[in-house]
Amino acid sequence: MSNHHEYIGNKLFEFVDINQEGYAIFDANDFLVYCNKAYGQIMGFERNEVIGKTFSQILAMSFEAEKGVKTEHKDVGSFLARVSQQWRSSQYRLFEVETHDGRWFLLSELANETGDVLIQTKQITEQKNLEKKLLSSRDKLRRLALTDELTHVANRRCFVESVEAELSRCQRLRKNVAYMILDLDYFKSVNDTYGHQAGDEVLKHVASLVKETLRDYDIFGRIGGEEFAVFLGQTEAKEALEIAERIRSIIENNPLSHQGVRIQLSASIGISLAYAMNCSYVEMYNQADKALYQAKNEGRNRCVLYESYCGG
Ligand SMILES: Nc1nc2c(ncn2[C@@H]2O[C@H](COP(=O)(O)OP(=O)(O)OP(=O)(O)O)[C@@H](O)[C@H]2O)c(=O)[nH]1
Repeated sequence: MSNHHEYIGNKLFEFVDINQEGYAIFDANDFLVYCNKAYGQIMGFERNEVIGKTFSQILAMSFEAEKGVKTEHKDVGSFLARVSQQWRSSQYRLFEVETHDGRWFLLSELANETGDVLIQTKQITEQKNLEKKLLSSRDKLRRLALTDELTHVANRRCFVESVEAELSRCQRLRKNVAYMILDLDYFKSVNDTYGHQAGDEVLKHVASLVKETLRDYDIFGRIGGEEFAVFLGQTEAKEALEIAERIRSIIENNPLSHQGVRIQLSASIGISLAYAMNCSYVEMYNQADKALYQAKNEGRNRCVLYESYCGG
């Protein structure tokens, strides 16, 4: 090596050694032959505690001492198995790690032809925290955009989108489906008699009663003021009627106690059924709405099935 190269080599080494970012070199047998102070700190140790150890030994030390790289794994065996799957899996690799002290690092792993591996780190804690904040506000906005603020069930937009997706799935599978609109009876008089806040409590109460009655895969939402809707995928007439009747009776039998007052409730339910092959959301809605109108006209607190299959 020329003097000049040696000079540059020494300078580079000096800078690497004092760098705030971590540098480490593992040899072809995975022994740590060099690391700077910063790398030792990231792993949770003084560098003289880790130099001469293998990559797996260092990770095991970190795991046992709960220092350095953090992991979701409960035992050291599965942690090491997971890491060694990725270690040296390509000539150049980038990945993110979190450390026990709450910092995040972007690590690069570069292997040369003789099998030595150079690790470099870059601290990305700030970017990571910002990313977490952005993701959490995105999730919050998404939730707000899809959830009814009062009852916390799906809002109209979310309900319609979910139903349309499920309707086309049922169409592909040629399954029958049912749609029901549930409208509280004389709800205006609840507001007029007990106040708007009591009315709100009624809506929350009814939403939770219906939710408890339904299966996990049924779609339920608040589609208007005192109007809720349920979509049952892969459901025959008999079953749809049974579910509607169960909902009606649960509402009738569970009055709301609000500030010492017992508020008796009932709901009317209009149901439409479809050979999903031929029916749109709007057609199903319109037919259920007609059945609901009939239920109201016939005295309320009842379930009415639209007389013919939509698209049948
Ligand atoms: N408290 C409360 N009331 C609401 C809300 N949204 C709509 N409403 C009320 O719901 C009532 C709906 O009344 P109507 O459509 O006349 O129906 P109803 O009194 O339930 O009578 P029927 O449906 O014919 O049995 C209106 O008084 C609205 O103000 C809400 O978010 N909170």
